[in-house]
Formats: sequence, C-alpha cells, structure tokens
Amino acid sequence: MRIGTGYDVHKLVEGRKLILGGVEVPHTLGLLGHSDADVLLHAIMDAILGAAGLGDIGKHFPDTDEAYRGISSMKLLEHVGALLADHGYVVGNIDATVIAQQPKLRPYISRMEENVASVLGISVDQVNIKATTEEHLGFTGREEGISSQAVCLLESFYESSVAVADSANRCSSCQGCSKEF
Ligand SMILES: Nc1ccn([C@@H]2O[C@H](COP(=O)(O)O)[C@@H](O)[C@H]2O)c(=O)n1
Ligand SMILES: C[C@@]1(CO)OP(=O)(O)OP(=O)(O)OC[C@H]1O
Repeated sequence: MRIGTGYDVHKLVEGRKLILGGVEVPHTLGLLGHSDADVLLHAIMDAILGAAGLGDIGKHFPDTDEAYRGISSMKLLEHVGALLADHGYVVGNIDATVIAQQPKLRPYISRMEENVASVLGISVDQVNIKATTEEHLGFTGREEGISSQAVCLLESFYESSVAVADSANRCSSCQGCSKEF
C-alpha cells in the first residue's frame, strides 16, 4: 500500500463559478484559476499522484498550456485515474477536507463524493469529503480563498481484491496482466 497527501488553495473572486468536487455550488464568489479552479479535486489529484509517485498536477497539466484553460477538473481527474491504472494501482480510499467560511457545503457533499467515485470507477464508500470553517481566522476565514487537503491510499492492482481469477486461473479483471492465482 502507498499513501499520498494533497493540498491546494484558490482565491475567491467575483465573476467566476464556484466549482467544488465537480459540483457548481451557488455562491456570490467563485475560485480563480487557469482551469475551473476546483480546489477540492486538485487536492485529491495531488494526493493520488503523490501516492503513486507520479509528481503533481502542475507536472501533468501545466498552467502555461492553453489546452487546460477553463478545463473541468473532472476531466483532469479522469486522466489521473487512467494514469493510475496504467501504473497498476487501484484506489483504496480517499479522504478530503474543504476549508471554506462560506457557503455551507453540506448539501452538496454527497454529489461531490459520487462524482469522484464515478470518474475513478470506485465505490462511493471509498470516498469521504468533509467541510470545515476556520472560525473566521486567516485567509479562508476572511473569505479571500478556499483551501483543501486530501489523503489517498493506493493498493497495487496485484494485492487488490479487485483482481479475480477466471476459469483458467488467469486474471479476469484486466486485459493481459500476468497475475497468478
Ligand atoms: N463551508 C462549510 C463549513 C462547514 N460545514 C459543516 O459545518 C460543520 C461545522 O463546521 P465548523 O467549521 O464550524 O466546525 C462541519 O463539520 C461541516 O459539516 C459546511 O457544510 N460547509
Ligand atoms: C489545474 C491547473 C491546470 O493548468 O491550473 P489551475 O486551475 O491554475 O490550478 P493549480 O492548483 O494552480 O494547478 C495547476 C494546473 O495543473
């Protein structure tokens, strides 16, 4: 098993949508970034990439590349999921926290968890998302920005219970791996 952590911050500004976990959350301010600035998905991707030893989102999706201007971070997460599979890893679980004074995120958390689970092809009970304020302290407390932290546990495909033997005792869970049962 391998563990990774992620952390990200984006500034709150007028005239941008607030997208968190792939959900458009109604609010008077939104997050500024080269992409859709989904700070929650950015922290989750960095946790996944860190656990896999594959660097960070800036390495894979440089903010100097016009291809990523305004892109949905759900698309970036999909790409990170594919990279994981290529490297023989499956997600054990993800736990993340959004740190925001406003708005109240609780009504949207389930949809965020479902989005992350569905794009990564994992069960929703492998994803936990939380929200907290910082009690009006610091930049999140002053509503200047929103931050997010995440932790991800990965298992190698070969040690994962996802792998199942077919009738010829070969792995039926992927295309052509050499797992022996
Ligand atoms: N933006 C937020 C922040 C918090 N919540 C929920 O409120 C609970 C209490 O938060 P405190 O920061 O006052 O401890 C927290 O556990 C979340 O359930 C929220 O929905 N949105
Ligand atoms: C997501 C990327 C995509 O270009 O841009 P930003 O939305 O600016 O987000 P950041 O957290 O600064 O990470 C860098 C980039 O990977």
